[in-house]
Amino acid sequence: MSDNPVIVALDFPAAEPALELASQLTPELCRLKVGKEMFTRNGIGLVEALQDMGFDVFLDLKFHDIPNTVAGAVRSAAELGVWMVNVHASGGRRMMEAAVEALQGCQSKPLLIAVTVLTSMSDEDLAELGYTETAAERVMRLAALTEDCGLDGVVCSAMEAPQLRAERGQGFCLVTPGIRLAGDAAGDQRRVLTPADAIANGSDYLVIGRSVTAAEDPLAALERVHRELGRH
Ligand SMILES: O=c1ccn([C@@H]2O[C@H](COP(=O)(O)O)[C@@H](O)[C@H]2O)c(=O)[nH]1
Repeated sequence: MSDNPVIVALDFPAAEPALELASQLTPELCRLKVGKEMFTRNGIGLVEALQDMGFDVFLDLKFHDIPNTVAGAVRSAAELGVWMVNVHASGGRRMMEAAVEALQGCQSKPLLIAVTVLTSMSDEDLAELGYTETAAERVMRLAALTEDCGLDGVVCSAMEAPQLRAERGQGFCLVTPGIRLAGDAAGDQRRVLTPADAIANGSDYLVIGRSVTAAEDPLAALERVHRELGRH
């Protein structure tokens, strides 16, 4: 299981469909991501239920606050026993260092990663916010800061993965949402690749939501992802 790169994003309006889908999956097929929609509605109960089913859980709450608050949130995630947790790199050095420090001495230590530039953002979106860098340039800068602060890796688009691999090396974890099976609508995502292209670019983990969860047959869609990755 440990070399499985697939993380299914459980974005549903209620716990029932999420648990129903999870019951059709296995920890060998994928890890599961609990994000803001599910966590706000269901809290830690849902995370614990998925963990009791044997799944590794990525708690995708993208913490972004003052250092003391983020440190406490990351420590709480560790106590919940999640496999991965994240913060926003734009919270800055002191916030990220506080998050790293908070995990020292925790009994179970999740992977700690930082969101660089959301995969829903384009260069034009960044320009409208007053940023002068392209998305790729900003990802590179925030990834360098993230590594310097001692985190395990970043969330980015797989489009930036080749340059990140070259700049940050093999040990730095690249988690890439914005994944679509060929033919699926990008929707609100802007920096999108297929599963095979993402892995070829150097992604460690693929976060896949609607290409699986909105498919007529989610299990068949997930099996298609594995076939595309050469994992049968
Ligand atoms: O930059 C980011 C960071 C997180 N996400 C999350 O990943 C999934 C993607 O869902 P899709 O349905 O495959 O688009 C979703 O939970 C986001 O919150 C992201 O897309 N981009």
